[in-house]
Amino acid sequence: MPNILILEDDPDVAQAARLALRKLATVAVRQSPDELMPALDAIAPELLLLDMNFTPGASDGAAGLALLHEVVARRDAPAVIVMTAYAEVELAVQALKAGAVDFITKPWRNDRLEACVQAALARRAPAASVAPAADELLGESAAMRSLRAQIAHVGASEASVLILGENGVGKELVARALHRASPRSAGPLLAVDMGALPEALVESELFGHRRGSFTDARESRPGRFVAASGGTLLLDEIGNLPLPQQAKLLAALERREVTPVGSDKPVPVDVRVLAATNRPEAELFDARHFRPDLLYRLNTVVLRVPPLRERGAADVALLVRHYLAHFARGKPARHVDAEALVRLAAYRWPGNVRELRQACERATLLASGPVFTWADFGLTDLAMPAPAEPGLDLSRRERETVQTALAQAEGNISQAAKLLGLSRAALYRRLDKHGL
Ligand SMILES: Nc1ncnc2c1ncn2[C@@H]1O[C@H](COP(=O)(O)OP(=O)(O)OP(=O)(O)O)[C@@H](O)[C@H]1O
Repeated sequence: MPNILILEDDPDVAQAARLALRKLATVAVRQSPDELMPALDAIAPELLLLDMNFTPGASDGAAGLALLHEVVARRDAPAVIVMTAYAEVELAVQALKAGAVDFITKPWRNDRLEACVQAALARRAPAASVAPAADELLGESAAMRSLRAQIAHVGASEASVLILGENGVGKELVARALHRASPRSAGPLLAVDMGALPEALVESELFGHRRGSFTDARESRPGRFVAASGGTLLLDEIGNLPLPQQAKLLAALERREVTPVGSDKPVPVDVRVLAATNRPEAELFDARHFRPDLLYRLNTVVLRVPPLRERGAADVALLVRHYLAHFARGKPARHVDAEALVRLAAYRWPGNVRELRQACERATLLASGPVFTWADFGLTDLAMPAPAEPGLDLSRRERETVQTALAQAEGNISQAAKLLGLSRAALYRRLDKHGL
């Protein structure tokens, strides 16, 4: 289970967050800013939920911003989601510019908090990866060179870009590279994961809402379009956007303005929109699921990120060396034996670079020998199951495949679903069916 640290001086709020998140992660709580750095050292959390105000009555977020700067400057900084009781666009934008991956306003809805945390954990985009080296799209295969050339070419324009590719191929890295190459690079890059958002919240999430516009809307809240103003908005998993919300998104893109839920006053927005999806292209062109007029708005340029198995053995070896060195954290990285390199190159990588990264992390943590062997990476080739045993039926194989994916994803449903190429709902149905 991942570790989450909550820094929040109000014990009731901290407890509410802890209870909401404990099924997703091991959650630790600290109340005073002085306890933050020692806790980061001791716990090394993947994610920090950071309150922005610690002095009674203060609402400018200065204390939180100062802490945020300190946290993101650390080696191996956790991803940071900032929490504020005041729905201030300016503060959220400042925090995002300073390296926070997301923001949430108090009081929150638990499903929204969970979605926000899950998306941050799934992306595991540590704030430290804002540093150019960690954000680099590695790979020397012809496909990766060509992708980098296309990014340099279209990055500088205002064109909408649709980024296609399987799970974990690096679509978000491509979006970051496009943002960095653009005249908007000094503005925020904000990613919204449509796959992790409950349908009922999509609109308020994207366009914001006015106080009192629905039962839980106790404060007005800026939407992502407004928060990303002056920068770039990545609509991730765009293929999951329900049809009614597609119409509203289209209107916002056409008019370059958004109307917060519960308001009749449109707000002008200035964002470059990038969209990404792991759906097969043909599905996006199926008008029963996706509006063609929206598609044409989003796909001025289409970038296809190739699956890792198509990039060749040299790219796999390069990424393995890169991530083993990364996880060795300054110590000399151990070598990988020749057999392991061959098998890593032949492996199908259903979870692509994300899976490779996790395999390298696991090997670094668990292997004790002088060199890494194939077994250390803990990979089971889902595409090449053991020869059929007598009586082995499809249902049993499906159950085993689901179990393997769950083990690889360390129980994380979203990740296991991604490894299997299923939606979370489809995976839950299979868990139910097999009593897992
Ligand atoms: N070419 C690459 N070089 C180095 N690291 C990479 C590369 N591609 C992907 N990664 C790493 O792999 C992980 C997954 O990448 P990313 O989140 O960009 O994939 P994605 O395609 O957006 O995934 P999803 O479809 O699940 O949202 C990240 O840790 C990222 O840094």
